[in-house]
Amino acid sequence: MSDISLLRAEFPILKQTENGQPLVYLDSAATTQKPQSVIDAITQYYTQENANVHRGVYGLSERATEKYEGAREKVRALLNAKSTQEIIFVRGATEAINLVAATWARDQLQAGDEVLITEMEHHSNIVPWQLLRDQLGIRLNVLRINALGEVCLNAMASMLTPKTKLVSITHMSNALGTINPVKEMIALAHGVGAKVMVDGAQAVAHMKVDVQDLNCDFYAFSGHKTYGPTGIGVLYGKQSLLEAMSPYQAGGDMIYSVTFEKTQYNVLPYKFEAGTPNIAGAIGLGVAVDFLNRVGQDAIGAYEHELMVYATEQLQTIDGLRIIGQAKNKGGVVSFVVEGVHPHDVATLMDQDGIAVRASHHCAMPVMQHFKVPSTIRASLGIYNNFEDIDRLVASVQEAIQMLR
Ligand SMILES: Cc1ncc(COP(=O)(O)O)c(CN[C@@H](CS)C(=O)O)c1O
Repeated sequence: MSDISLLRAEFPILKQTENGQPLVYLDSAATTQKPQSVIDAITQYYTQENANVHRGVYGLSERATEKYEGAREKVRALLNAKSTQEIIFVRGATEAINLVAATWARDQLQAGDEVLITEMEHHSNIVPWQLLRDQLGIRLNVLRINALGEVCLNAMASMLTPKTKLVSITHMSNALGTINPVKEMIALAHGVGAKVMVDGAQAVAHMKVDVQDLNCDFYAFSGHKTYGPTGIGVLYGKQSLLEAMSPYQAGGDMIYSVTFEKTQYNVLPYKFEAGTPNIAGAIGLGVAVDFLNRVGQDAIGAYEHELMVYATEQLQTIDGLRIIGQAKNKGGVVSFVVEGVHPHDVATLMDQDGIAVRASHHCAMPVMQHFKVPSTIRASLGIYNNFEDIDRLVASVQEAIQMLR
């Protein structure tokens, strides 16, 4: 692992204080902080390279297009996709999932067909399928989690039927930290002929993702959770599926020719990228991919795992504190509740100590219902966190509890 103190120095925001205390940022699952290289790339685009892409026959536009498409190639390589035609730029994981629901699912599903999700899904991988259930009459089946926050492959196998047409699963839970055995889950789903969408929002910044090795049909992630800017994300899709899918949005750039009688759509990936894209965001994401490649996704995940284990051990010494989510295979997320005090009150007091954690249902309300809690306090890790951050977290939790009890 690269020298963490040198890596921290790449993140300007970490130099500031919060309520007079050095900031301890422990909400990377919500959004990661940005390295100076990403910030500089966006500034450089707007100060030296700004022009619309794919349209201009002048140097500025050609350079902007080269940067934009260069970012797409970086994402292709990061995911080990076969072709850049399989890499669609969207706003984030939410839009990626909605794009599949609005195109592939609407094209392919009919009343009585089944979609399988898990109980640990983020709302962005629950509500799109509920909308289709209510509109198309499909069945939405839910693979339950156990007391540790894990799914069971045997239970999944028993829920798959010839009517299961889509399995949509998170690679890593944002609320629990559970890392799912997605490769095995994909193989099970393919065994009954179902396609698989993987929500990788919480995975790409923490582990190497190889979409060909996983053999997933779709894979989604958000740039802002991978040290990139907000407003840019990626949908990977197998080219054969994308070719057959109806367009998602209509307008400029997604067309080849338009008459009032008929429109011929553009080739991939542009068929799914209507209108002026988030050019600066894509360029920023490309530089974030450079950062991930320099540090190493698996190295980041291994380091965060060490911090997570240390944080769990330290937090568990606190009377009345219960860790929510104790999967054997777990990423850098520690969710917990404390008997007799509300998560929001604890997190609010922790902010006074300069500690930034999330207290919420984390857009995973079914997970909260499963564990019978209204919300949790969640500390989620990034490459810039260190053991001192964890010590300050634990001390602040202890102090907050004493004040509240
Ligand atoms: C597993 C998972 N799937 C989808 C999303 C949505 O990502 P967007 O970039 O907002 O589109 C998220 C975002 N989870 C944030 C906001 S609720 C969190 O604090 O955990 C996620 O964690």
